[in-house]
Amino acid sequence: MAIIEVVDLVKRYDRKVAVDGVSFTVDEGEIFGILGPNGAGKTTTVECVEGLRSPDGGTIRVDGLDPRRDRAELRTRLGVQLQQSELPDRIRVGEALDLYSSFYRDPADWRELLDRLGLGDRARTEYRRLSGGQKQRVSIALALIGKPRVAVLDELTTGLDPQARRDTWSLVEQVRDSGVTVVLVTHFMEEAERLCDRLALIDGGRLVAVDSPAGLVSRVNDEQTVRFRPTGPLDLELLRELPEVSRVEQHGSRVVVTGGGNLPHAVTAILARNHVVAADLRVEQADLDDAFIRLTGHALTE
Ligand SMILES: Nc1ncnc2c1ncn2[C@@H]1O[C@H](COP(=O)(O)OP(=O)(O)OP(=O)(O)O)[C@@H](O)[C@H]1O
Repeated sequence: MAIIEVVDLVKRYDRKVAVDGVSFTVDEGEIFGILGPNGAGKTTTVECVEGLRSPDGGTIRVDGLDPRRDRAELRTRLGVQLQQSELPDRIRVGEALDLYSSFYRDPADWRELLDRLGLGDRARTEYRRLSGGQKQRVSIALALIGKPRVAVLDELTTGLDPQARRDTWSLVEQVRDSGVTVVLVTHFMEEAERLCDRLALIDGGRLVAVDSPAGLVSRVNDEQTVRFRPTGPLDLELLRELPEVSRVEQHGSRVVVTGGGNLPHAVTAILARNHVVAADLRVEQADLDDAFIRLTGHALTE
């Protein structure tokens, strides 16, 4: 069931059209990614969903509410991640959570929340003394303090080192597993591919596609490449005759076979039948990067 519905959203800043007819739905219980390059219109889109900006066109429903008209009620159902700079340096972690709890009728138990996010021993620590990853965890805690049904996390792992980024990803999965729908804004391909159940690709204010990461990849490319080094004589015509194969090339001692269907199986079966052993066998498939390039005509990051 859809918990967020966005239909034909348009948002302009003066003459600049930042969001240009974007439509998508977010299903309850999923991690839904909004992926696109800098300036694509991702933040503007989620700010409209959060009720922070008025759309110039289109309609939005979040858990049945109109984000502008029903702002007060929306606050109890939609948790928004705070930007790091919005907390005073000297506030202690526990004080911040206590303060934010007081904004809600029925807040979560913040001590339990800190424990769950691995910050149980940081309640008395000043915010400025936390590492980047810990600050991000505090921002997730603040997004969850009102026991929302949906949490919006914007550029959550920007500036984190790879380990902290991975830790944050597992936290986001935990949040989803606890029953909260997550909307994740990102310009990291790997993050989108690893975390999101479904993704909206946004480019130049327009929606390019909405699908699962695997679905996006399979849409643009069902071609695979098999590379190997035959350890004995091999007649390349045997490979070219296979219905799965579209191209066979020889690069020095290596053979590169391109095609579709179950290409790896077709190639290894014909080699086995001809008693040729394939050394250094590798199978390569298109990834989300390739999908993004094929769908938009350019790479996600230049
Ligand atoms: N307050 C504003 N006034 C004028 N133009 C704006 C404003 N906010 C955003 N824009 C412009 O609207 C477009 C979309 O910006 P937005 O921040 O939504 O994109 P984004 O995909 O979130 O990018 P980023 O990852 O860089 O935040 C950009 O061209 C941006 O320069």
